[in-house]
Amino acid sequence: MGDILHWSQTKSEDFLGREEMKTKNPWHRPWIICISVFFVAGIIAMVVVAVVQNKPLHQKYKYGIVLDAGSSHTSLYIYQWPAEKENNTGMVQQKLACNVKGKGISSYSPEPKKAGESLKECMDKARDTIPNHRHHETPVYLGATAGMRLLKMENDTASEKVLESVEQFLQTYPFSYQGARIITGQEEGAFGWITVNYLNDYLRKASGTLGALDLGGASTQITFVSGQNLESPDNSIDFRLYGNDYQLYTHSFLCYGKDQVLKLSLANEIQSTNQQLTDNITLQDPCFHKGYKATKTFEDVFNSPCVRGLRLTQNKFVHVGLGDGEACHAAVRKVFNDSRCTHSTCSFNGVFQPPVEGKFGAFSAFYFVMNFLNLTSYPLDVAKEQLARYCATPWNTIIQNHPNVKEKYLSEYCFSGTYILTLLEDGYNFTSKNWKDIEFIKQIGDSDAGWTLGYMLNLTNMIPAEVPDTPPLPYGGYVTLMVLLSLMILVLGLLACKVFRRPTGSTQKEII
Ligand SMILES: O=c1[nH]cnc2c1ncn2[C@@H]1O[C@H](COP(=O)(O)OP(=O)(O)O)[C@@H](O)[C@H]1O
Ligand SMILES: [Ca+2]
Repeated sequence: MGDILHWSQTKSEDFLGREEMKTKNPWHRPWIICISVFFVAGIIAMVVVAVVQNKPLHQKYKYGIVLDAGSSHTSLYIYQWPAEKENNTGMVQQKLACNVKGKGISSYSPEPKKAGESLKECMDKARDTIPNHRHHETPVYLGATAGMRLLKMENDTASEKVLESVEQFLQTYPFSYQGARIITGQEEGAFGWITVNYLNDYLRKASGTLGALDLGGASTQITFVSGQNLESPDNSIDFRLYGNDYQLYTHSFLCYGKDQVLKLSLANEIQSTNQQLTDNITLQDPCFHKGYKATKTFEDVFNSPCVRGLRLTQNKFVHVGLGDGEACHAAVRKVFNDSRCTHSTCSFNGVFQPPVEGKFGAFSAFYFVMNFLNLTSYPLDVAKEQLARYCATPWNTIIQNHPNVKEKYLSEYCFSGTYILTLLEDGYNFTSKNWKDIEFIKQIGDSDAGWTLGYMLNLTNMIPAEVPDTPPLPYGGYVTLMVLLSLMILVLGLLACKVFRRPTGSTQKEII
């Protein structure tokens, strides 16, 4: 019996010991296991949901198309930006640039139908580049510049017909057509300024901005932030972008693009030859290389509203180069009229301009010409010397040295370079001191400098007046914080379990 009793006592002690162990070890309780599993699963789920929900959406882009219908040619640009980051600055990038073959749309005024068709190749490329499911929401804008401004001045109906032609053609594509119009010189200047400052990410930092110098074939624009009183309202534009106010000075000189100035300059020289303007007069031109000789018609020179004077028909003249840089500078200077300035300071032709301020980006033909002449990084005096040497190089040598450059461009670089230096120094009043503030640029990042990006950003409201609300933490920081906090909760939970278990056990014992 005693044994049995002893046995049963031992058994019951053993049983009580195991019961005590069960009480001490919470993992033996199914409900604690359940809670713990749910707790851990909940934390993992929370982290996973946070990561997945906030994961940057790769490859999901939106697109916009802008056609720059310039006086000499049309270019199509496709821009892209991450679909979920429309209002963040610096997000829009150029995806594709396509140069339309042939001349600018204004040259199609005798057969306007062809203006639209000329855009086919680049528009097809745009259709192939942009994913199909984005086509219907991709805006297409066409902006025409000085070539069309001149055509409108000459023949309003002809310019309307050309615009109708491109309008009808663009509407045959599956994109969201937003209009084709002639933009003003002010818009051209201001949107060029927005482009270069957006691409440099200067708009959110109130630290400084980049002035914009744009040289086209038929007009040129200068735009910069000026601290001076802007005496002429036509030259003043106010912007509020990302919470910063900007007062811009801008001016567009119609007829002062490099192709129109060449006509102006030739017309001046022709008229000052004092020869009877009949067939086969010879024009000796210091801005063309020695040995250059070409037969041109007077109409080539006088067929523009920029060139006042004789409207001569098919009569021809022989254009002969002299290759004299200094004489070329003197000839080019004559296209600027400095006599009448009714403001405190002027650039030229009586146009108000405060003194240039800050750094400038010079693009389009400023870049093409200065880059070809290899003059982008020299002081003004050195650039002048080098240009004079280039102008004095015989035409034969020039052709031999550049067999792959279009002869029309090649023959005009001496003139264009001289015009650029004269425009910047004598026109806009840059000096050898602030010459280094001009940077000749083609692109910023992968995007071309020009008015088109600024135009699209403005029309799609992608640059807000006020700073947009952004999450206080960057994505990486947010995820890290979530993980750390979750781990902390997990550890605290486990600790709490342990701490909670011990005192409860001893209290129970004390009560018993
Ligand atoms: O590679 C090049 N070398 C020299 N000039 C160029 C080159 N590419 C374009 N250009 C010139 O740049 C200018 C572009 O002007 P655009 O056609 O934009 O006229 P716009 O802005 O006055 O309407 C034209 O004078 C054109 O000849
Ligand atoms: Ca242009």
